Amino acid sequence: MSRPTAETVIDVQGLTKDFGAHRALDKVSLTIDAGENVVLLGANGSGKSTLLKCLTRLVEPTEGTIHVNQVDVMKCSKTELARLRKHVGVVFQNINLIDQLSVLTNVIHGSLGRAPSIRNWYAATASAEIRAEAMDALARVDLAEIADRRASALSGGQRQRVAIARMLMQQPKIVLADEPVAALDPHAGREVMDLLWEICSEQNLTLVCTLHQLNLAREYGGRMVALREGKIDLDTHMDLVADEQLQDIYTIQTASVGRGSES
Ligand SMILES: Nc1ncnc2c1ncn2[C@@H]1O[C@H](COP(=O)(O)OP(=O)(O)OP(=O)(O)O)[C@@H](O)[C@H]1O
Repeated sequence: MSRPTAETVIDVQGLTKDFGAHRALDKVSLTIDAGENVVLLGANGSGKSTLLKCLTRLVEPTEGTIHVNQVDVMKCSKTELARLRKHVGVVFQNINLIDQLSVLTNVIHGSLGRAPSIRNWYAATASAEIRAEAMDALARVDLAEIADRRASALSGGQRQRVAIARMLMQQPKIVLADEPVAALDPHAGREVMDLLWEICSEQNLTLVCTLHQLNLAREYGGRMVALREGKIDLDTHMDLVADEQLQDIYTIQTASVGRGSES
């Protein structure tokens, strides 16, 4: 069983999530240390997204304990949860940029959580400092030259890079990426993964990233954790995993993986 140490920033013990009669996570225990890059693998329906969402209670766990940055997530009030979520960067497959706004304004929105109130945030976003910080974030993802373009005019790869720049404005210590390249072509997908990995390494961010592309997982993964039917199937270093073992993670699961209704 995985046990926390002084370096641990994500500590999950005995996490179970039931959606009605369907058990999506079954007593998952997992610890992740500061600065670790973890690839989360598993067939459709194995529980990857549910696990990521449970970490900040976007999905309400049924049982178990979760500590993120030493915060006891299960005991958090709504306000404490909101504060926690502001410091956990998320990059999802469905990139929710505001299409009508410029690229720069979308990136500036990432700083929303850093202001004590909305009013302070509006004042802060007008500041030259925040705009310069957002331009730096855009430069980091090689998009500074299109800062004024409307988000609606971007390609899928560009949108995901803007989402990474926006996430950087949160100044997170932990980044949760749920299939960040699933909707992209192989070239754009690789660019986005390169950026995500480089940025997390240079800023010593802890990254947990779900991926379906085994070639990318192989390339980027240090530690890999595989889920099967809501349980941890493998937790090891990518170099220690044979190709057949990787393929096996995706062999058809016996249990039903149909989507029920939230209970
Ligand atoms: N809101 C929900 N209501 C009911 N069932 C759900 C809900 N969300 C997820 N599930 C079910 O929980 C199980 C785990 O789903 P989850 O999305 O975590 O899997 P996943 O490994 O991320 O899959 P994928 O690779 O397809 O994204 C699935 O059987 C899914 O149908």
